[in-house]
Amino acid sequence: MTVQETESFVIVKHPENPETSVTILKYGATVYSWKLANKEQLWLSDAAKLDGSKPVRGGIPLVFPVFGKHQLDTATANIANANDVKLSKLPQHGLARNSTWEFLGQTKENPPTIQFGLYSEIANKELTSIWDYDFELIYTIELNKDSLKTEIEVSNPAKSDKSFKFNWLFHTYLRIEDIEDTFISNLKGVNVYDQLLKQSYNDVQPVVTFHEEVDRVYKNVREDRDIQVVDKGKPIHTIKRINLPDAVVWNPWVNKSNGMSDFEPKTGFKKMVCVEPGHVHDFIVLSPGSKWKASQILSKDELKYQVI
Ligand SMILES: O=P(O)(O)OC[C@H]1O[C@H](O)[C@H](O)[C@@H](O)[C@@H]1O
Repeated sequence: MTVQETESFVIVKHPENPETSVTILKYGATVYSWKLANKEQLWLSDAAKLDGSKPVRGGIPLVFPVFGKHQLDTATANIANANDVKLSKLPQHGLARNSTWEFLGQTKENPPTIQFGLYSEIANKELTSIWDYDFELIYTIELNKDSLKTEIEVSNPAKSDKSFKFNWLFHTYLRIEDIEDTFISNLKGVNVYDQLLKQSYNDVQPVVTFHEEVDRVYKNVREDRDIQVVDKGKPIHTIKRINLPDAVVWNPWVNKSNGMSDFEPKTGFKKMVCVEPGHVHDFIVLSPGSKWKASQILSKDELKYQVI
């Protein structure tokens, strides 16, 4: 059987190679394993909680409606609009990764494709009482022989004049061999916001390398730039983005990993890098009756230097 559903997760196997599979936890609709010919492509912490007690540390957590923690400008906090006040009360990365999604079933035989849905009525009650907008998320996962496509559609079904604004991000944890032998290509010349330095600048480096914690938002990356994770000269992951202008690059390194109780082993930062396609440098505004759609495609392409 291509698709198997249990109480807490769904597993999809490729009909032509059952060792190519994707496994999704209903909590957060979090893809926590993606195997190509039995080789795991994603990083998952040994201490990740898969019981719905907290967001999954690893795989592909979904970030909506806010990336990070939304800060109100203290000077203007008392005149901030309702949208900003509500976003600022949500926990880091919003409510999608801490809600149990509905499995909607298989929508295509080959490539096997399945969908999950999350709506205001079924999302985490504690969080929808804060961010009380009407929303609908339809998440589509397509397992190809040599790639994984994840697509999101966000709708505002409200009848009244209740627009909302949001960020979206696929928080993809990629598995690598050794962070110090790894670089990321095709981000040269992009304007970046460094979350550690709290500064924006133009990244002039030909590739991104890792020798300490890195936490950067690459903004407005041209859609035709394929971001590649390269290990000792070989591309091991290629990330394509559709309608997702930004890409966060994150590795927590030693201190930050030590501070995360669900990050194990503590040396795990050597085996992972997050490349996170999203729309986070500003917000998308969705008026009643409108929709927004975006996707990421993970694959293993040939090495392609588009800019050095
Ligand atoms: O610990 P979490 O809430 O899952 O966030 C993990 C990380 O997510 C993103 O990559 C942010 O850029 C980082 O600043 C953050 O540390």
